[in-house]
Amino acid sequence: MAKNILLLNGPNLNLLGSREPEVYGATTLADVERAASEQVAQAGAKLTTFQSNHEGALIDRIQAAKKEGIDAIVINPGGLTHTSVSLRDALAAVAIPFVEIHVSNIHQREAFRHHSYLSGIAVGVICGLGTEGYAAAISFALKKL
Ligand SMILES: O=C1C[C@@](O)(C(=O)O)C[C@@H](O)[C@@H]1O
Repeated sequence: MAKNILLLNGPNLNLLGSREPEVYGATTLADVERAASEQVAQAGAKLTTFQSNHEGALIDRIQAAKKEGIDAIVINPGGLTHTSVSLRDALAAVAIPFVEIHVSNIHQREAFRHHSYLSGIAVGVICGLGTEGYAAAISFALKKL
């Protein structure tokens, strides 16, 4: 059966490309999702994408992923990275392996961005590679998860 990957983006990532371009660059979320779809299709796998500005919607999507037989999740949780016990609990509950990705290097930024509630249960974390980090995370998920 083809591998099933879910690409999740949290709050404000719908604004990629226009939001603080000096931090997040000029690539839009549509660009990211298009490139990811091509990358996954080339590997003969299936990609589902979802972005929400709402914590509960992301949690619902993660819970649904279990029933859909998603094999791996790539997630940029946005600001929920630094606040959301519930998002961590959802990922722990479904026990689907996931890669956490951040466009910016959160460790070079404000102290409140240095802690992630998710990293402790992620397979791995990519940050600071710009939107190219998505391709790296998906490549890993395709090969290893
Ligand atoms: O919304 C975001 C984006 C982010 O996850 C990133 O991709 O660099 C980093 C977070 O601190 C921030 O709140």
